[in-house]
Amino acid sequence: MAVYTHVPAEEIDAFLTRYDAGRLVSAKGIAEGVENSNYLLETTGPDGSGHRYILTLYEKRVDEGDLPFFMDLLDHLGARGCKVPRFIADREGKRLQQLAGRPACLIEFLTGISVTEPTPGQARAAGEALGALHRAAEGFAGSRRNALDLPGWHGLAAKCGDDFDTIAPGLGRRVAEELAFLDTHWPGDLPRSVIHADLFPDNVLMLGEEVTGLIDFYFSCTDIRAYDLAVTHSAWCFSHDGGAFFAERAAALGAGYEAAHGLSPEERAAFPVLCRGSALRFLLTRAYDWINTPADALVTRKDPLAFLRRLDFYAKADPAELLGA
Ligand SMILES: Nc1ncnc2c1ncn2[C@@H]1O[C@H](COP(=O)(O)OP(=O)(O)OP(=O)(O)O)[C@@H](O)[C@H]1O
Ligand SMILES: N[C@@H](CCO)C(=O)O
Repeated sequence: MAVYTHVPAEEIDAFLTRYDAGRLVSAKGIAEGVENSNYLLETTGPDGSGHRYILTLYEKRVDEGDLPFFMDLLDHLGARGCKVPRFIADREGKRLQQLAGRPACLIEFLTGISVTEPTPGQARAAGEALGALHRAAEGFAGSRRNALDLPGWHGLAAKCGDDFDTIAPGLGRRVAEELAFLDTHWPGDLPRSVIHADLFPDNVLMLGEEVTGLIDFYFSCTDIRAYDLAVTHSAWCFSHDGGAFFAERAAALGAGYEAAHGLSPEERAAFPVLCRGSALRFLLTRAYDWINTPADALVTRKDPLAFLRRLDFYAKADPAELLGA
């Protein structure tokens, strides 16, 4: 469960007095997520008719200095029709606050649910939403380095060191071999833009086959644009344990992206390598967390081997089957 920082209800109620948001009616810690502490707030609302908000307290991986980038990005995307949550300003126009000793923001609540077993229709909608996001991101002036790029993966692997093999025998060697492969094959000349970089099903809110919200932009950064589709592919097109690849979902995801944005022949040719990079990125962050999260922590650790299985699949896959013909 991801509530690292517990805030008493009275403190949240006092915090809300800075905003035109009404008084607190209820505050519930949200179990999903592993990065930040999130609360779902119900308030009497600005006009007394009731309103919901998300209260986020930023924890370990989010640097407070990056928050203006995320706020500006969501303003830009929202103004161009993307369904992304707004950061709410208090009466003085401030959006970034401190609460319980942490940076904190009040955020627009969006309706919808995160699917756990996407249908091809839902995968198609996610591909379209990602393509629309990439179109909307054109012209955005901000930029942010991706700390989880190839040099960042080397750094994480070095930190895990000998502990890899406590997760699975031989994992350290497999990671080293994959990094060597990517050092040689990672594309250097594909178009770059601001990307979401973590568009897992739990970061897409849906009603049926309609996307109602894209959330959790805290890994968004400037990197190879097609890598964002590779991340989405590795997140949406496999069973949870990574043991089964769902070709129909993948073809639908690719068709949705193609309809809204599309890949150039160069991006398509590099796609298998980008997918290998994505699988390694999530293997590494999960392995690092696995090794460094105390067994009695409240947060559920995510299985690194689910992304080793994806990596094994990508390393052997026929490129044509990744996004359908
Ligand atoms: N703007 C929003 N509107 C509605 N629900 C939201 C919103 N933001 C977050 N949530 C809910 O809170 C949960 C956790 O949010 P989020 O994914 O941002 O957390 P996180 O700790 O950064 O997670 P992750 O592990 O995916 O990085 C989401 O799965 C969703 O249920
Ligand atoms: N989406 C990530 C967690 C946040 O980066 C994962 O499933 O490992």
